[in-house]
Amino acid sequence: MSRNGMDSEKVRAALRVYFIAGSQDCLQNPVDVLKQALAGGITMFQFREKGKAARTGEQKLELAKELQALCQSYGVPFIVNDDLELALALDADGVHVGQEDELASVVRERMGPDKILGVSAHTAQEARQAMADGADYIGVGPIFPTQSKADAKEVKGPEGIIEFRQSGIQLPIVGIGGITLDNAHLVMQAGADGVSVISAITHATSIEESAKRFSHITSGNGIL
Ligand SMILES: C=C1C=NC(C(F)(F)F)=NC1=N
Ligand SMILES: [Mg+2]
Repeated sequence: MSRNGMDSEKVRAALRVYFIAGSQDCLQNPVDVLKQALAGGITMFQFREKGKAARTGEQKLELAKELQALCQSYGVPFIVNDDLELALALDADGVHVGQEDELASVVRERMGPDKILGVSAHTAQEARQAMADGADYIGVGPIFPTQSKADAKEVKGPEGIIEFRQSGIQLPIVGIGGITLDNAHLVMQAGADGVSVISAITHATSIEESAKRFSHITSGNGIL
């Protein structure tokens, strides 16, 4: 069932190197981090401001606007995590919600058909529900142990993605959780359309170089 609205091939291409970050993940100014990641070739960005040091209110809005402007200058989609009101206020390119966040069907209704809606899914059933709710992609993980999400669920391994594909889930899938330059190829070989990365980029010696290498790893045409 293909959804009218965002073309699924465009979504698959955008998922390839899906950088996720908030100020809590950055060792330097988040604006400089995103500049380097964009220069390195990330294909989509999710603004995920979370945790005790997260910015709120006006500060969060101002940072989001700066990061959104950077993405627009590169033609890279700017996605907001969880915060639907912020996404609507910014006219962001989309929203990502988990199972405990705003209902995906409500987010789709509020955003309209042409924005990108991502949903976290841990089972094939949740994936099918997300598709029915109008999701453009699902996030599956944690694929490997992660430091970036305090309440992560049990580690799935790349097999988690193989299982979704074997269950007949054809929706664009991005793997998330503990993905590094050393294991990203396993996620792609398991049938994901891309990898979501936080600390492997934000904590890299060279942010630009790390993004560039993820781009190279994920652009393979599947032939080793
Ligand atoms: C909890 C999350 C799970 N998956 C994703 C994404 F990679 F975008 F699909 N983003 C999140 N914030
Ligand atoms: Mg969430």
